[in-house]
Amino acid sequence: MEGGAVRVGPVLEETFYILSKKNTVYRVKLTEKGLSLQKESNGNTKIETIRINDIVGCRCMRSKRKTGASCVCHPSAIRRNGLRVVEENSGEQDESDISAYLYIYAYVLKKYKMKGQRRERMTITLRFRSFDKYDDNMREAQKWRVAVKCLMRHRPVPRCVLLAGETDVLPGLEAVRWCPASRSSVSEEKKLLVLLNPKSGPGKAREMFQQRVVPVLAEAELPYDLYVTKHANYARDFVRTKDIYQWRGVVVVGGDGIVFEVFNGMFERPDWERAVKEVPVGVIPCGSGNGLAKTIAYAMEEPYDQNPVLISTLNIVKCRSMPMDLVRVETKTQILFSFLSVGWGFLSDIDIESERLRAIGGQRFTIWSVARLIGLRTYRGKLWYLPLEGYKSQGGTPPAPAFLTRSTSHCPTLGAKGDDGLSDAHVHAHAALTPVHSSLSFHDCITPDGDRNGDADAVISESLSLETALGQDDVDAESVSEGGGSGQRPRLDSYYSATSRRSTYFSTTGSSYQSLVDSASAGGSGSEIEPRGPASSVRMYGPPSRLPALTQPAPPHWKAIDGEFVMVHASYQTHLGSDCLFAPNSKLADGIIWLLVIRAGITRAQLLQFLLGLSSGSHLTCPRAEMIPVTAFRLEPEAGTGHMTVDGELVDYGPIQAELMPSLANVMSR
Ligand SMILES: Nc1ncnc2c1ncn2[C@@H]1O[C@H](COP(=O)(O)OP(=O)(O)OP(=O)(O)O)[C@@H](O)[C@H]1O
Repeated sequence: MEGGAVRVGPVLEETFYILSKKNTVYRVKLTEKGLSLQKESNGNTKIETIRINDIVGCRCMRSKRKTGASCVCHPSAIRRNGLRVVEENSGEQDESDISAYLYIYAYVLKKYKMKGQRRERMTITLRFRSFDKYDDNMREAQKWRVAVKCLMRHRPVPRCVLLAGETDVLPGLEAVRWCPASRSSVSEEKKLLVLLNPKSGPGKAREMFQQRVVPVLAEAELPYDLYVTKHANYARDFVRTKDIYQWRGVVVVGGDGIVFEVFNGMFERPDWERAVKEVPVGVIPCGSGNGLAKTIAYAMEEPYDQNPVLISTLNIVKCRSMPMDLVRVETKTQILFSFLSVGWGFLSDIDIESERLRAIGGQRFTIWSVARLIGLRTYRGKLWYLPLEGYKSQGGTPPAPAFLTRSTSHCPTLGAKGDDGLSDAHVHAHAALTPVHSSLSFHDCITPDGDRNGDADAVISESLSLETALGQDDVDAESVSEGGGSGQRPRLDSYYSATSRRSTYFSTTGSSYQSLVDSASAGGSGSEIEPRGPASSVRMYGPPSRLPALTQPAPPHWKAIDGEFVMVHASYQTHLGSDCLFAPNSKLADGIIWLLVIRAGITRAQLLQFLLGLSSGSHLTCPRAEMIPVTAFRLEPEAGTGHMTVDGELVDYGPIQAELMPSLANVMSR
């Protein structure tokens, strides 16, 4: 590719020193795998690599001018003020400091004996001051920044980054010029569309987004347009009516109900084929179920339960997507596109009837499970299904769940849905949003680092600061020469300043980054979306069905079960909720509907065993629960009342049929 260069060895490398530790040298290499930090101290060598996939972004900054307030006589206050940084042209820069700072933000996987794995934020700060002119130092910083950004996106690093003195624009990436003349970051990429349901789950989606998601989007320099939904079907009609191609993807902040609206809004567009192909859907779990968010994290083998919002945010900032099956569902009155489940009986009853307890959050499912267990119901009807070719029923015992040991879910409760991921949310006063909202400044949204349990023996704990020496004022010449600096070169070697926890002073709280959104560019303010009236009928497009109409008999080669059921529940995702590993063998695009059938005759004790096993997937060992992989099915309840759900949403009680549409949608992933 023009301007590109495929590298086998390091893209960039540099030797650094630690000011506070005279005999410590860092050899830093940027490779296609990541940022390798080799620490050499008193004859010992340790290497730690921050994987390129764990890096979410990097930005160039400049020292902030000290204010009168910085003259506080307390030494730590002086140090803290001394480390503040701002955007280079913010007007607040300290012209007397010729250093350029590169901040690299990563979320690395840490293992703890007791707590298991979790992702933790790490900041690496490179301070470039080898040259005696600010522009030259900034050019060096920008060179590293461009290289990191290219590697993050799996794009070739432009040759100009490797050859000093040239200037260029990244091919196909953000137009990030690192030449002195034009070094400001200009993103020419599309923004994200964020649709946030303030009423989802316990109603904390706004705060959650503001506190947990916006900071990571800012680190990734991902601008967004935020729309807060005003009523049911707002998200659906928004996606149906707007020019959605102006956005790089739709991020849903809410529960599975809003995800359902977004997918169905896409299929209500005449250009649905382009929409589902070009606009991936991401989800930040703020609802009461959050089945899709958990399924995606599970597929990525990410430690979701420790921090559902962070893990899901990291799935959207990489701007990658993967295919996902959808299911076309037909009832007597409507056609729907489902991403999660179709249910009849026990689980659907719990889902719908527990709505009245919504105020208590995920616990509603537990309480209603007990109620339904006591007042156990059965339903008469007929089930037809088209078994997956090659699958042989194992006499009621399904294939052993392949991923049971990977589940980190805890489900002390009975519910099919549980964790809302909001338990440790803090409410910020500034979180109130207007319906059409812009990305906030970086300065506004970063929260201070929490206490982190870094490994004291690691090359880096949670943050690291780098500087390049000037060879004048505060440079420790001895440390430079001890560490291998030649002293004969046109510029001095770089060195790290600290690896201690104190370097969190370099964290982003003092930074300022503007990423403003022009709300007018969103193709309208979004406020003109009116609630759908009861008589409203919108045409559904999407791929046509290959099944006979519901009024026609089911195909003769389909299998049939005529009888009395406790439940029939189909899913195409591993998780129906964050604590419900319903179909452990499922994959996002495996072409399979996992149909779970429990017929009448199951005892309450067996059903209890089934419910208790849902969090780990061991419910499939329940002798009365039969999991059948199929590609299509039809249900026909006998007259009476009951609940039928599609993705947790109530649909007309009556005949329903579903067929798998392989890899029809795209979801955002790491
Ligand atoms: N502003 C709003 N006021 C009231 N209802 C809304 C609003 N915006 C969206 N809705 C409706 O709320 C329903 C539920 O939303 P959502 O899925 O986000 O949360 P949830 O039901 O708590 O989570 P889950 O679906 O995972 O159980 C959606 O189906 C949507 O139609």
